[in-house]
Amino acid sequence: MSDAYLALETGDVVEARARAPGAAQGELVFTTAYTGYEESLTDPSYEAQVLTFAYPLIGNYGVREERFESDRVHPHAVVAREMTDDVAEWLEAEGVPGVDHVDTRDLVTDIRDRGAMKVGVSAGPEASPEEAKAQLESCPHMSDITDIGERVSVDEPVHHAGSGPRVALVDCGAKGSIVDSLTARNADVHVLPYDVSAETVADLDPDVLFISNGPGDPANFEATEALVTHFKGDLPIAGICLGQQVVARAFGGTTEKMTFGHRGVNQPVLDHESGRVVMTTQNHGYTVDEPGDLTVTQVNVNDDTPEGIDSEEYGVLTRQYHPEANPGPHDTLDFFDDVLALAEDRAALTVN
Ligand SMILES: NC(=O)CC[C@H](N)C(=O)O
Repeated sequence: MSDAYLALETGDVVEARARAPGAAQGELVFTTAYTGYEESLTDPSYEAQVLTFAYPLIGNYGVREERFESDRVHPHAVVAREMTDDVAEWLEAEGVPGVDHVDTRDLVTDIRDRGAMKVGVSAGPEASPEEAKAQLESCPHMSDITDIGERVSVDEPVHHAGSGPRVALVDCGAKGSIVDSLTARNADVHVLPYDVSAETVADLDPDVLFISNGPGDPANFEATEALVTHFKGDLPIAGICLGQQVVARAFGGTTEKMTFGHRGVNQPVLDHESGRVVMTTQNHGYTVDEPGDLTVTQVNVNDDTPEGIDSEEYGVLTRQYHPEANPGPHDTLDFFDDVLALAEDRAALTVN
């Protein structure tokens, strides 16, 4: 007998096995990453989503805090073909429902055909299809979750002192590896709330304004977009994932929802200038449509969507993928060197 149910927007109710009990709702998405479940589950960009792992066995090398990207699990529920006890116990301790014994091939095919959709989850001894359907019915559309920045950002600034360029890192749900990639290069990093005032940023006199990754629709980060608009032309600007989307919007560009997005660790990206293709880690459901006053320098080989959007004139470097990896390939870590070089140029300008 089943003790877990997933109610889908297709009208189907999928039966499953409860591994961590509870009821939840969210946007149903999948990742094809075959490793890195600890990093993915703690990536704040998965806030308000229900994450399905396409890879059939999740948890086979345990759960270690040193691999976490933040201090909690962000997906509102987790779906797998087979989940180990380590992962199930971790999810239960976090109060996040987890289910397995799902034919994830079918589920992923549904998501690919129909696009990311809402899902209601009911798992545990009290679970019922009715509870799953009620969760589905009250689930908001991702673009209507306007407090998403507040859910994941720091409340107060956090300073990681360093001897290198000063980075104002606007935390829209930043992965820990972005901070680590900057501090490993001696940057002086100020992690700031997503809605920090331009005055607070100006008082820090940063060398670069860096907009992090984050969950949900970039259109719901109006305060962050306004900050970029305020500093464009005066400060170098960098962005990762949601950061690229927010920066493009601030430069007059547009963003749109993708059908099912890119989530995995082997997304091929072509750099127009070098002609090189690199493998990248990705996790996004929105994309830049028009880049405004910026230039698309890199594209996804699979679907031609923008992966790098830059401007020499304005000193802008942004990436739709995750150069910090974790999980995934390290092919694009040099992005952080490029951003800090841009910041150092600014420091030189200030001195003159
Ligand atoms: N990882 C991210 O920053 C994701 C960006 C945005 N929430 C999207 O889904 O497109």
